[in-house]
Amino acid sequence: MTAADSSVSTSPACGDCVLNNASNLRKLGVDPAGGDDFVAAVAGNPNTGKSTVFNALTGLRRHVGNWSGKTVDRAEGSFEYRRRRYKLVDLPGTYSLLSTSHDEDVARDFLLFGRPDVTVVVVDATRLERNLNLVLQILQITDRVVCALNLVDEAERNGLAVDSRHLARELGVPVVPMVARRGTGMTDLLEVVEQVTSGAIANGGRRVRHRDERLEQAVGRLAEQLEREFPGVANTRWIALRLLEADSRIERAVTDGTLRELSAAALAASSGGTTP
Ligand SMILES: Nc1nc2c(ncn2[C@@H]2O[C@H](COP(=O)(O)OP(=O)(O)OP(=O)(O)O)[C@@H](O)[C@H]2O)c(=O)[nH]1
Ligand SMILES: [Mg+2]
Repeated sequence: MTAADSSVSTSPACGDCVLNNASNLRKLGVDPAGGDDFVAAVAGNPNTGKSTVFNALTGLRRHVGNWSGKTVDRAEGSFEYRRRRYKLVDLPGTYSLLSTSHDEDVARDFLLFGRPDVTVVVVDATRLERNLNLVLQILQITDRVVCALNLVDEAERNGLAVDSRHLARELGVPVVPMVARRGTGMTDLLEVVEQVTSGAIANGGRRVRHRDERLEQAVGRLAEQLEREFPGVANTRWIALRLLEADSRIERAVTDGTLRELSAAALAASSGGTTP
């Protein structure tokens, strides 16, 4: 990994950001005009540097601080990279995708129902084991994932060196070492985000299979029913598992039309139509 990446400016928000030729990055802040080509979500455990990444790419000043739980709702901003426009969504920190608090619901609902084209999972290199739990859960619902291995400076200070290539092989998704506070790794992150959204990288995200054969069968049967009922919804196995656990938010999504809408949007997108 290189020293501080000088090609990405960490300048504060500005209304008239100029094109940064060196990095092909244009920070668009809050862009009411919209018209984004892709939606990218920033997810991860609390206090891993998600809002730092969000601010560096959008030029916005989302609150960043040295304690966890600062971000309790999602925020949206935009940027352009290599002439493609992205809406970036900064999500609250969450330890899991099992619904236990408002913050976690906000993050989970967006990942499940917001249909992001790519999810950047920001992980803390000093607490990898705990952080990977969420990465593996997110990989159950989407394989369009990029793992931003952040706080590498802290890890180094603690004598830890993470083999990011090995980690990428194990997870089946790209891993980008970063020191987001200094802007290090930001260009690499943008490059892989572009490759994942354009389909240049076909991810083979690691999926967990259940050892219990009866559970596998039950999940499989229910997932098939969900696929018939809601064609195009990508993460039916994960939804099936949550239904078997009597997860009330997911039960509601089945009955209140959320999954129906998701299905219609997915079908419209796959036939080249526009989605609402
Ligand atoms: N040393 C170091 N500190 C960092 C790095 N990235 C972010 N930070 C710091 O980590 C703290 C948390 O950063 P945030 O961006 O607010 O983290 P967050 O993931 O948005 O936090 P929540 O919204 O509470 O989940 C801040 O003090 C940042 O300046 C990094 O790469 N290295
Ligand atoms: Mg935050």
